Amino acid sequence: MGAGPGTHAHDGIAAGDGAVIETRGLTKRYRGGRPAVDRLDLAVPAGSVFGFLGPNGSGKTTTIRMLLGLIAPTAGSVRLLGRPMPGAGRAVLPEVGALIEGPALYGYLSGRDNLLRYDSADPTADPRTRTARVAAALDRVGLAPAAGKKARAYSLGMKQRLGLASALLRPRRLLVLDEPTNGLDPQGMREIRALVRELAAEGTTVFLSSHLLDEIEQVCTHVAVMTRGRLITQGTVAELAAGARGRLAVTTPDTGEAVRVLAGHGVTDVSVAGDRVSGRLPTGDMAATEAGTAATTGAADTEGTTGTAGTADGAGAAGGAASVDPADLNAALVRAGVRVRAFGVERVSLEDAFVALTGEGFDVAG
Ligand SMILES: Nc1ncnc2c1ncn2[C@@H]1O[C@H](COP(=O)(O)OP(=O)(O)OP(=O)(O)O)[C@@H](O)[C@H]1O
Repeated sequence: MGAGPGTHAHDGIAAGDGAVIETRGLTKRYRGGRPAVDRLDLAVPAGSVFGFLGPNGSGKTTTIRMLLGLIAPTAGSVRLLGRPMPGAGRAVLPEVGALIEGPALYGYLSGRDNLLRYDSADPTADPRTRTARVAAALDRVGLAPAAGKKARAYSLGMKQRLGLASALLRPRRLLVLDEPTNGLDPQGMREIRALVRELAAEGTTVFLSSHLLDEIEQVCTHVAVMTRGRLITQGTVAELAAGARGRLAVTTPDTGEAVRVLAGHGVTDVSVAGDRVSGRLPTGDMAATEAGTAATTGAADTEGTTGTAGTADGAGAAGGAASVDPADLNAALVRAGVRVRAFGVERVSLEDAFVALTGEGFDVAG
C-alpha cells in the first residue's frame, strides 16, 4: 500500500509454515493484575516486515520480552526461527538482532567504542573482523561521521541509530525492534524507516512494534493488532485494509439518479459534492475477529483509486452485510442511464480498518 514494500509476496500466515516467530497461547500475568498478554497466537512469516500495532500499554513490550526469552511466560510457548524459546536461546539469539526500550549505552565512550565493547561481550562474535564489522554497522546507520563522538553527546535519534547498529553487527535472519522510531523527529523517523525497508529488501525478517498506524502502513507488509493484551487480528496490511469498507466515488452529471441507484444497491453514507457522488461500499464484516483467520481472504487489490474493491473470498465469512462487486454497481448506473465520467474505489487506510475492527479511535499522532 502506498510506499509500502510491494515486492513481498502476500503470503498468508500459515502457522508453522515458514514462521520465523510463532507463539501459542502466550500469556503473561504480572503480579495481581489482569493479563498483560492474553493467549497470544502470533505467526510471523519469513521475509515479512511485520508490524506489531497497539496503543501504549497493550502488551507489545511484554510480548517482545517473552519472544527473546528475557522474561518467562505465565503460560503458552514461543518458537523463534523454528526453535523453542527460551531453551534454544543460545543457538537462536545470535541470529536475532534486537532493539528494545532504547539501547544501553556508555555515555563516556564514543559510539564506535560502545559497539566494540558490545561486540566483545558476545562470545560468538569473531574478534578478527570486529573493527571492520563495527565500521560497517556505523556506516549503515549513517553514524560514521560521528563515530568518535562520546555517546552522551548524541541526540536521541543518534542513540537510537547506535542501538540499531549494535543489532547489525552481524547478518541477522530476524530483527526485533521495539518502537524503533519512538521519540524521534520526522527526519529521524524517515531514516529509520528507510533502513528497515533496506534491511527487509536484503531478506531480513523485521518484526517491529509501533503505536503509529501510518508507520505500519508505510513500512510493513503484515500487521498484528493488539488491544489490552489481546490479539484482534493479523494478516497482510492489504488484507486488513480490504476487510474494511472502501469508499466509492462516481463522477457524473446525473448526480440525483446516481444517488438513487447507489443507495438502492446498498451503498451507504452517500454524499454529493459538485459532480462527484461518494459513498461507503457494502462489504462483509472485517475478515477476521480471531487470530490467524485474516489470512483466509484472497489477494485483494486496494491500491490506487481505480482498483476493484477487495471482494476477497471469505471476506464475508464473518457474517454481516453481503459484499457488492463495484463492477455491478457501475453496470447498474449505466443501465439506469447515468452517464459515468469516472468510477473508482478509494483505498482504505489502515486507520479505517483499525477503527472498523475495534470500534475505537486510534491516536495516529502518537
Ligand atoms: N514489570 C511489570 N510489572 C507489572 N506490570 C507491568 C510490567 N510491565 C508492564 N506491565 C503492565 O502490562 C501492561 C502491558 O505493558 P507493555 O509495556 O507490555 O505494553 P506496550 O504495548 O509495550 O506499551 P508501551 O508502548 O507503553 O510500552 C500494562 O498494563 C503495563 O502497565
